Amino acid sequence: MRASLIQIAVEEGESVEARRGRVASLVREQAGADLVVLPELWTTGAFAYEEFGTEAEPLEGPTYEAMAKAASDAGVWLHAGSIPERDPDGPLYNTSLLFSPSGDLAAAYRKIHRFGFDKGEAVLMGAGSELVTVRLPGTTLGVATCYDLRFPELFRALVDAGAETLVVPAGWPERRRDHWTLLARARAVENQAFVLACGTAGTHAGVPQAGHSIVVDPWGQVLAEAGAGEEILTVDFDPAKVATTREQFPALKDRMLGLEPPHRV
Ligand SMILES: NC(=O)CCC(=O)C(=O)O
Repeated sequence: MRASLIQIAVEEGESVEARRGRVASLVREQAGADLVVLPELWTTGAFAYEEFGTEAEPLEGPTYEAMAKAASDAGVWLHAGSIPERDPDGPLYNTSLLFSPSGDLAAAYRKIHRFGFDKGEAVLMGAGSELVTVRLPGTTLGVATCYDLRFPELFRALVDAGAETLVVPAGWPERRRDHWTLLARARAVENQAFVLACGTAGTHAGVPQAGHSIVVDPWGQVLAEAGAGEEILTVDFDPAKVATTREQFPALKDRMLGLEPPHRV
């Protein structure tokens, strides 16, 4: 299976419309890949809080249209990263869009864990509540977004739902790059799954981005890692390695569920 992670630079000075067109062209250039992955909130930048409201789109808005067409033109499965979604009946959501090679929407995932504590995304957007998996030929994707990477229980729930390849679009800052790499590898090792994590390059809203998109195999080996700048990270991997790893080192079968709470004396 061939995956291309498009680590684009999200910089001020490029309009959302121009970036959308540029990204659509980059997706088209990936014809021949099986799966293409874009980062989180690449239209605005994950830290450009002021733009969430002004650039929010309905689910089937301009980014949906452009990415559906790019996926079908390239004939690829496309995880189109996320957009600030304006739900007509509710708050904004940080929503990922996944398209099939015919350009149909295969799934939408509203980010469950919002970043920012008492500001930013955490107060400007609503929290999703539904797990999303998508069956592709050869593997089942489990979907999470950026800050979700810090919550292992979400990934374990995705694995319980059948996920074998965990896809994580992000807008992760440079100042916590070590956490990004460490957590991507940890999620791969503990779940015996591939992790495809696609970040952004550049600086937006004064926050330098880490880049360093990464692909990790079910044994925790880094198959490919990008640098800090704009880059397309292409990797070939064998999805069957999930089953062989889980058979040969069956740690997932040793889970002890339903433990008693601590006994207070
Ligand atoms: N956009 C995000 O979710 C940022 C997450 C982050 O910076 C962190 O977890 O650290």
